[in-house]
Amino acid sequence: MKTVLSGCDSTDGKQTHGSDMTGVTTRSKSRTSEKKDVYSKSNGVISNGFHGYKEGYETLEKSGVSRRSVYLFNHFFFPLVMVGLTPQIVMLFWYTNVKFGGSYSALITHFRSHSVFGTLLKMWSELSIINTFTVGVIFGYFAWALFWTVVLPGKEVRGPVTPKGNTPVYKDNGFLHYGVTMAGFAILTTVLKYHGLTPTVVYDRFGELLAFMNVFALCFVFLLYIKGITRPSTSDSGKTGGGFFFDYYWGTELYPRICGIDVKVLTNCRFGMTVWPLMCCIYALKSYELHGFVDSMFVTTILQLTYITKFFTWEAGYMHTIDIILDRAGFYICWGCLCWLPSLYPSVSLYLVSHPVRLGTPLASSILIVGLISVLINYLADLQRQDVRKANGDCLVWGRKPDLIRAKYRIEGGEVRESILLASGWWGLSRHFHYIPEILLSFFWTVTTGFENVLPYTYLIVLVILLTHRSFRDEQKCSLKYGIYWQEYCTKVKHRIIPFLF
Ligand SMILES: NC(=O)C1=CN([C@@H]2O[C@H](COP(=O)(O)OP(=O)(O)OC[C@H]3O[C@@H](n4cnc5c(N)ncnc54)[C@H](OP(=O)(O)O)[C@@H]3O)[C@@H](O)[C@H]2O)C=CC1
Ligand SMILES: CC(C)CCC[C@@H](C)[C@H]1CC[C@H]2C3=CC=C4C[C@@H](O)CC[C@]4(C)[C@H]3CC[C@]12C
Repeated sequence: MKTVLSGCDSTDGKQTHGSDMTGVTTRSKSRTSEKKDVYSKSNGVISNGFHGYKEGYETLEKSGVSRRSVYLFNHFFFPLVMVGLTPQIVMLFWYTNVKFGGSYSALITHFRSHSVFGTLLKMWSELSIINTFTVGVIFGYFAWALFWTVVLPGKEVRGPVTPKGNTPVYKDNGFLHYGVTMAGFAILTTVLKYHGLTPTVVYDRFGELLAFMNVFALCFVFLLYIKGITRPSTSDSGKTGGGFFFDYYWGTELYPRICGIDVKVLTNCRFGMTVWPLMCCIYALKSYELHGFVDSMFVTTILQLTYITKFFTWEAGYMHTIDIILDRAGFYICWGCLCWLPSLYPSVSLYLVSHPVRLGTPLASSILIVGLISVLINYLADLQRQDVRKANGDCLVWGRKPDLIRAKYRIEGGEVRESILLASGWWGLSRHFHYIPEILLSFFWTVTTGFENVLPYTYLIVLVILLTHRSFRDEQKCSLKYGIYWQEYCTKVKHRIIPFLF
């Protein structure tokens, strides 16, 4: 049995607006052909972000839960709660860090006397959201990012074929953009210092910036929702059939482009992933201004910057991940990268500004070394599967001939294609072994804060949940794509993440 994935872009398996079984919408056909410079047309791998829901419904129905309840939960309740709550959560997270000494218990105690709603109201009312500073910093940064994205050279790289048969083409200039931005930041810091100013004003006014960013991102996602329906860049677009709330949350386009700029590259890589190291540097500078050199801040900054640098050396590989090939440009991924990422990912550094910890050289250097080893292992694992595929299996893995599964899958037109699943090396230890060094690394850059509060461990906890959930999402996708070949891989490599355990 070889799996042929359904071409529906709908959660309930119905054919929906914007799709047809030949892979190109009648409405967007002409628009797609206009975009020849950006997308080259070919047959598509038929997979989408929703496959598996149908099977999920069937299982739930058997257990007595009605299809309608599940549908309502998935398409109404869940997206509404996410869109309503997560912006409040990121704001409260920052507020707890700076107003409640980075302590969740202090926040909860405050809730008892002032209520959650009262606290949120007070927090928002204290913030001036739209002012020259917030508009200048955010739009100034966007102008910078857009300018360099367009101007910097880069090799043309192709992403995987989409469910509707388009092949996205990217300019691989992420590493250069990162380098230019970090150099620009260093120059700006020097110039500001010369004039008696400092970029750490971003730390002092981060609440305003985050509030502005939330409002901006929510509006931006709405515009993307409209764009996906009215002026899609490609045929991988349209309503899902899940209703407004679901479409706003999930998105109406897989690869939207605005004036030739890929929206997900902009939000995920040029904004989220680039603002993260900038925030780390700003927090480290602030800590230096307040306390002088503190080794815990040094260790956490180096580990995060190394990880981010690794990300940019591999940015073209990121274009093959589920964030890009399955997740549409909606609230989840775009708001996530514009607000959730800049707020949560550098949060250990934010916490350390007000909670400096002196580790001492032996402890600091031990944490640094094990952290760097973790980044290396995570990098080597990602590289290993990439290299084996590039060499078509004709290479050595850990000094031996690799154990390979030449997995066949069928694409929309019926044509059979082949992909390599590596079952030895890092990929023979467990099916997502690379998540372990990823998690360990974030543990190492967090443990520098000590064990006084849970708050700095928030990113680590969220990461564990995110990666566990991601492993299920990814395996569902692979199982539908490869069928028996995926089963064969699961038989060879029994454990999902932790060898011998899980
Ligand atoms: N800090 C954070 O928030 C997060 C970090 N990450 C990191 O990002 C990186 C990429 O994430 P990841 O989830 O792996 O991305 P992917 O979504 O690309 O990983 C899975 C894909 O790899 C391919 N694959 C799976 N098993 C094998 C195998 N045995 N041999 C060859 N190819 C295989 C499949 O794609 P195909 O269809 O091509 O076969 C599969 O869909 C990792 O380093 C991860 O740790 C990830 C998520 C969150
Ligand atoms: C809506 C929110 C509650 C959740 C938003 C989640 C997103 C911001 C994140 C989901 C997956 C994350 C990432 C995946 C893979 C990555 C590669 C890694 O090397 C660097 C980090 C990242 C780009 C990471 C970034 C945040 C997510 C997109």
